[in-house]
Amino acid sequence: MGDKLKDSKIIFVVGGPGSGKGTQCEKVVEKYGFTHLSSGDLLRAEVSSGSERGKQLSAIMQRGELVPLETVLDMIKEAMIAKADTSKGFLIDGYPREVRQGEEFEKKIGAPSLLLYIDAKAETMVKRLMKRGETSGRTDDNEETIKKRLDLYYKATEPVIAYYEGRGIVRKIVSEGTVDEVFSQVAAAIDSLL
Ligand SMILES: Nc1ncnc2c1ncn2[C@@H]1O[C@H](COP(=O)(O)OP(=O)(O)O)[C@@H](O)[C@H]1O
Ligand SMILES: [Mg+2]
Repeated sequence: MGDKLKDSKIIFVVGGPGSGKGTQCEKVVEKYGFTHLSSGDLLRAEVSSGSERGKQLSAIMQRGELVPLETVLDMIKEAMIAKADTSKGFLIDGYPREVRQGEEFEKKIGAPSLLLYIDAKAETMVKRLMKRGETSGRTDDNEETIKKRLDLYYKATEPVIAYYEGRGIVRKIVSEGTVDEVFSQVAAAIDSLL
């Protein structure tokens, strides 16, 4: 089964909390039909299932910390396998969040052909998250946790960009304009891959 995944096109979507990963992935799905898998959404589904594991994950996410690598990797792999037969390619949103997550993904699933680096200024991300927090109902869209998530992003996730830059597969997207202005950069990066 793993081999089937090996052949599929994999795009990592990496960026800070509130950088616009999810928003851009929705537009990519509309235009290209890729399968969008958000690590955060998969984790939140587990939390809302009320399972014991969900309770543990919820506590970690509320603190803005990383959940265990094996947990999130297994969830993504399961979701990819479930869609492997019909998928045109996978948009992996919110993973990897540290270099070793990238290394483990490549051992167990396959290598990405593109890494979309959704780059926004810290104050832009805070502003968007505080706004989202008014309606998202997410326990991690509050000032204290947002600060932790940003710190973690700069400490653990930005090194992921450098790691893949070494392979020449990173396309930096300036995520400061309107959604459509950002998406035109995303579409150009994907078109250059197809
Ligand atoms: N790859 C991952 N590794 C570990 N924890 C993760 C990962 N992806 C998401 N999480 C957990 O889920 C939370 C929300 O993730 P996500 O929905 O991707 O945030 P956002 O979309 O706001 O950047 C993270 O703060 C973290 O606690
Ligand atoms: Mg998201």
